[in-house]
Amino acid sequence: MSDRPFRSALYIPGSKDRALDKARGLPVDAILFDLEDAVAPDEKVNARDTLAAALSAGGYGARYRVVRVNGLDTEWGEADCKAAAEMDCNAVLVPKVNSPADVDAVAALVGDKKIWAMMETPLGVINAAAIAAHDRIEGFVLGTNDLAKDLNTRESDNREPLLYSLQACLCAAKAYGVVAIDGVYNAFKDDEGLKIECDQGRDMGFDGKSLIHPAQVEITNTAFAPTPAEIELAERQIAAFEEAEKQGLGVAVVDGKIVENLHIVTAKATLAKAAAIAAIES
Ligand SMILES: CC(C)(COP(=O)(O)OP(=O)(O)OC[C@H]1O[C@@H](n2cnc3c(N)ncnc32)[C@H](O)[C@@H]1OP(=O)(O)O)[C@@H](O)C(=O)NCCC(=O)NCCSC(=O)C[C@H](O)C(=O)O
Ligand SMILES: [Mg+2]
Repeated sequence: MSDRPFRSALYIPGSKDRALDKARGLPVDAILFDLEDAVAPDEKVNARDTLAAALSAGGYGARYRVVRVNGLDTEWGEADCKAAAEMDCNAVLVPKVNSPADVDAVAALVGDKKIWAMMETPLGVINAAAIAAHDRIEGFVLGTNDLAKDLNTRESDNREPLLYSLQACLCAAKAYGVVAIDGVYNAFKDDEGLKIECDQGRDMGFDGKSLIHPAQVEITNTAFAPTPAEIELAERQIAAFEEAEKQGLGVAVVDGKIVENLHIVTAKATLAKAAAIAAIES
């Protein structure tokens, strides 16, 4: 996808008017409007209408709007997909995607909406590459709660038991140019823990993190944006490489480290992302 940033992707229960309204003023890059786990069974049908009305009313600006439907194996899934096809959203997020066939089934119901996949089952992780390769897939969101449940992991501060799944999905996403959003941090009042987990996700290569509470937005936006030091280094690498090229060389040296064409690709991507963030924040 383009240089559009996806640092923060906030879940909002589709049933909660107040939260749906609050999101219009939050500095998030994406909103995951939820009809699935955040909505109680008795509220599912009303939530569909509440959400459709909120999206029609608009006011979400440049935020990327993704609607998470219930699975097609539930009584609400099919109607959710058909309703989402008519909503003012950019994409439909499908829970518990196990295979490309699951994507096909949703694709037949959502018109030309982009499709995002919740990667949150062991089978989905095993099939991550085939799912990412599906021509309707634009984004992956890791569902670390469901993954932990299905894998029967113990809770761990550093997410070690989940690393294989995170990296398998990330690799698949990167191989096929799919947006990769890390899972949620459940302890929404623990800023320090959130920062550590954001940094881990950023270090691994995720584009951003999914969130459950507005208090998590600022830390996440900062963690997934290029730092001033990264921007400054990128500028110096580009300048040094251009100078080396003028002298007929294919390699420059910056801060004692070699800089080759591949580093320039990263440096230019860093500057493009910083510019895109500056544009949406201005
Ligand atoms: C976690 C919460 C239940 C906490 O709610 P609450 O106690 O109401 O929080 P606050 O009183 O601190 O709220 C302050 C104000 O912020 C608004 N608010 C709260 N949450 C959100 C939100 N997500 N988006 C927008 N606005 C929000 C409140 O309305 C208050 O506003 P105001 O009154 O005007 O000041 C709650 O945060 C919540 O429900 N969060 C979302 C939970 C959710 O979406 N869960 C499902 C997604 S996670 C998941 O499924 C992961 C995945 O599938 C997996 O397997 O891992
Ligand atoms: Mg889940």
